[in-house]
Amino acid sequence: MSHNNLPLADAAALDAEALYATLLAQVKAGLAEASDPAILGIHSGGAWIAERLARDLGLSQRCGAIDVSFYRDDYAKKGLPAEVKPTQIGFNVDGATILLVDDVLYTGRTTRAAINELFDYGRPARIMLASLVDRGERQLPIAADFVAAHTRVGQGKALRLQQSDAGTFTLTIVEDHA
Ligand SMILES: O=P(O)(O)OC[C@H]1O[C@H](OP(=O)(O)OP(=O)(O)O)[C@H](O)[C@@H]1O
Ligand SMILES: O=c1cc[nH]c(=O)[nH]1
Repeated sequence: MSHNNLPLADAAALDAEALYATLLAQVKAGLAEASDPAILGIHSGGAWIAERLARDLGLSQRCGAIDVSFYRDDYAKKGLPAEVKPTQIGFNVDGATILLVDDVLYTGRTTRAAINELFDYGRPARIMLASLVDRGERQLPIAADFVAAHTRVGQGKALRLQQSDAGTFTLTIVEDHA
């Protein structure tokens, strides 16, 4: 599918709770036959989604989070952000089927960084990728196995996932100051 043909994101299309339900159904079916499954979310939004998926799938004991700050390809130029959250992988990566989770998939560079970091912990049998939203415009040959929505966001814009105290998600379009 050409990126230009994707619908431009609008508020109505960004019902994050509905998107989460879609993603959960996809992941549930996709992981049904997986051997030794585990779930790993990329901080911050991906970690929130991963935790909720793990709870809904009965995999909370096999859920972790990863912070890619040290593995970014622009680390030498940008250095560390104000806050680096800990990478927590409390399960054996060797031989596992690992579902990597992010909120938004864009250039693919964050996914590349997460995969590099993950291999420092062992050799998974398989890595799969789940993302709430794929906004296209990839710069690396990376594709998600599970995606709830494909959309365009527009120049200078970003999608921001937020989680309420009750654990529910909202998605908004914000100015991208990166
Ligand atoms: O495919 P990419 O081009 O790498 O973009 C996707 C990443 O960008 C956003 O994270 P961001 O770097 O804004 O950090 P945040 O999750 O802490 O907001 C988003 O949450 C993904 O992790
Ligand atoms: O490594 C990374 C990750 C996200 N964005 C980048 O530009 N590089």
